[in-house]
Formats: sequence, structure tokens, C-alpha cells
Amino acid sequence: MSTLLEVTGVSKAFEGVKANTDVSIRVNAGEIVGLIGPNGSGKTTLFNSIVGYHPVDGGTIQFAGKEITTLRVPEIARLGLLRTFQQTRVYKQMNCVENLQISTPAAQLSTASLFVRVPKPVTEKAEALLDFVGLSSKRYLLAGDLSFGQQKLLEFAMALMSEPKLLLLDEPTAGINPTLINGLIDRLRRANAEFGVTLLVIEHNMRVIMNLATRLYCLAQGKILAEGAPEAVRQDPRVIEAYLGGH
Ligand SMILES: Nc1ncnc2c1ncn2[C@@H]1O[C@H](COP(=O)(O)OP(=O)(O)OP(=O)(O)O)[C@@H](O)[C@H]1O
Repeated sequence: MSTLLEVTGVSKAFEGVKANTDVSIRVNAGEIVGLIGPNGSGKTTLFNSIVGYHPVDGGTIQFAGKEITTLRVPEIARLGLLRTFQQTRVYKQMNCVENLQISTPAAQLSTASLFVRVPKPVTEKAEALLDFVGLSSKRYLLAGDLSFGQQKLLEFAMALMSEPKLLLLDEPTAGINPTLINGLIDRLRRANAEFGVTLLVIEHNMRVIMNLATRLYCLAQGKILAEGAPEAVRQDPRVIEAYLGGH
């Protein structure tokens, strides 16, 4: 398997708080990798460093064979590396189709692009992805009128519009009704298998991540504590201790 993402020795501190210390992780093309760890262990900080949201203090990040350590969010997004958020970032005053139409790289939001005619293939792709996430019947509803779980599905479809090589998902099932979680897991798997999207997933729900990931990393106090097969990581005494110690 070829390496898609290689994070080597990355550190990041905020005014003396060491959020990440010497973190190294690797994600191979085609994998679904999980990132777990107690609250405040540095998971979101690592995502932010990878996507270029803030500069790192040390270490390097390579994506698809290219050094991206000092690139910023739009440049990294154009290379095919995107993220979703714990709190969704949909355009609440636009309907679902419009949210997807403006999510293609070609439509990188200029105000003018909202008023010109959207090419038919873009609309067809938007409709197909809304169908994929089960929101077809809501396509003309304002995104702000969707439930929180539906907004997360919409945000997932928005990310898929750009056909990312790697998608970082920050707690995809948080706030989603337990009965809908299995459907979401199924869609994440299908996006991986059918669309070829490699996934790196932060998830607090152990059942979900054990079900979804083929490999796990566990962060604790900003450092990688364990790495390996999901079951082995879950049973690792250091991981259990880190979780218990956090409560
Ligand atoms: N912008 C910031 N300014 C100051 N401190 C920050 C900032 N972002 C994160 N931190 C601190 O860095 C540490 C790691 O936070 P981070 O959000 O990365 O953890 P997390 O594992 O994603 O947590 P959670 O599971 O609760 O979302 C915490 O101590 C947090 O308070």
C-alpha cells in the first residue's frame, strides 16, 4: 500500500500548552484509520495542523508525496485533502442542492459564482450525492432547517463534491441519533470502497470506530500512546489507563 499522508514528529503548543508533542502518524491510500484519545488529548489540533489551519512548531507533513507542512488550507484542499468539523459548517440560508453546487473546487466561492448558471453536470453530481447520503427528499430545504444529524450528512456530501483523496472526519457520529449511526457508518465505508476516499476519523464512540477503522492511533496528553489493530489498541492497558485517568 502506498503512503498517502505522513506526519513526522509534529509538535504544536498554544501559549505554553503542548497540544501535540512529536506526533508521527501514517495513513496509506485506501485505508480507514481511526484517531482516538481522551478529551483534550490533541486530536483536533493534529487535524488543524494537517489541513494547514495553523503553522506547526516542528516536524513535517507530507501528502501524496508532496511536502505540505507550510501550505495553507486552500492550497492543501486543492491537493485533495479536506476535513469536516465537530460543529457543522453548512450554509444555512441556502438549500441542500445549492450547498453542494458551491462545494466544487471550480466554484471556489466568489459572490458572482452564486448568480451564474451552474453547469448541469455539477447539479447532477449534487443530486446523486444527496441521494447517496439519503437527503434527496430534502434537497430544496434550507440547510438551516435540517436536523443536526442531517446537516452532518449534508456536510459529508459537500466534502465528497470535491472528490477528495483524503477526508479527515472530526467526530462524524457525535450528535447523531443512535438508530441513524449504522447508516452513517455504511455510507463512510461506501465512500471509501466505491469512491476511493481514504479516511482519517476522530471518534469518541468506541463501537463506531471499532466497526469502521482498520487501524487506530491513540493520543494522550498530546503524544501518540498506541498504534495498531483496533482490538489490540482498545485492550492496551496504557490506553485504558489514559481514558480512566481522564475522568
Ligand atoms: N486555539 C487554542 N488556544 C489555546 N489552547 C488550545 C487551542 N486549541 C487547543 N488548545 C488546547 O490544546 C489541547 C488539545 O486540544 P484539542 O482540541 O486538540 O483536543 P481534542 O483531543 O480534540 O479534544 P476533544 O476530544 O475534547 O475535542 C487542550 O489542552 C486545549 O485546551
